[in-house]
Amino acid sequence: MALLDVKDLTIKFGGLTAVDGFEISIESGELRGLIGPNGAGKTTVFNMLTGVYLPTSGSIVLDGKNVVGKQPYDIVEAGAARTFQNIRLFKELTVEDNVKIAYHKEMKYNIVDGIFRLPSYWNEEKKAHNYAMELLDIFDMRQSAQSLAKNLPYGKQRKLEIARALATNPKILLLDEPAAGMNPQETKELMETIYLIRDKFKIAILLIEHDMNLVMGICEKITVIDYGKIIAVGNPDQIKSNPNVIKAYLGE
Ligand SMILES: Nc1ncnc2c1ncn2[C@@H]1O[C@H](COP(=O)(O)OP(=O)(O)OP(=O)(O)O)[C@@H](O)[C@H]1O
Repeated sequence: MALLDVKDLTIKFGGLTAVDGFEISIESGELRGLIGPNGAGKTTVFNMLTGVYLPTSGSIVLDGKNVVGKQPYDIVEAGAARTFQNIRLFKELTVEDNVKIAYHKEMKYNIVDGIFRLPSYWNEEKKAHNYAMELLDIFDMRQSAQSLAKNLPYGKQRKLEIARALATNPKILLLDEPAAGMNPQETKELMETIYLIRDKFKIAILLIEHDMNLVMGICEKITVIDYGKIIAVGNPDQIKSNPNVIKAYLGE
């Protein structure tokens, strides 16, 4: 069974059908792209997959469980983590604390242990610290652990957002335009980071991205939507030469 199996996903906002009959099936370890012109419905798909929007109809099965109607935190619990088009970090907190906050669902102390700083609290805190530092090592950010998130350069803020999503221990990572605003060097590093995540964590990645070099360079399979509907599914070569895709992008 696929890790994520989406069928006939549709959402209407008043008279507008923003996403119409969307489907996707993603296996563990797969690196999948979701592309389409501006306003095609890509972020709306992410918002339905992560419980931000309730679909009008359709099913979303994540790791064998139907998650339609679940709240965003339940969906994180079920194994889907995401990043946003506009970076969302706790800017006044340190890099380490940003990661530790996301790790809290793994922490096993209760409120009394916390208030009285009992040994179980310190054990869990130490575990969270070690885990955060391991993650930051993977992203080559250990040296920035005590910097405030707001003081990081843009490319590193993006990396931190991904590290934070990974701290929730997901089975699938949804990345919404991770290369937006990055310079070519930062984009190149991001590609390496995405490969690294897939190989090290063995999770699936679904990526929305406008940077075609990035999508075509790293995704094995790509789904293309336009006006809320799927117009093509295939490998990068098939997508590049698909007449419907060319037409959608050139706006003919
Ligand atoms: N909450 C909402 N209420 C009404 N319309 C919405 C809502 N959210 C999205 N839409 C509409 O749904 C359509 C798809 O928007 P969406 O943001 O998903 O596109 P996108 O493919 O992610 O675009 P971009 O590449 O520009 O980010 C747009 O017409 C948008 O205006």
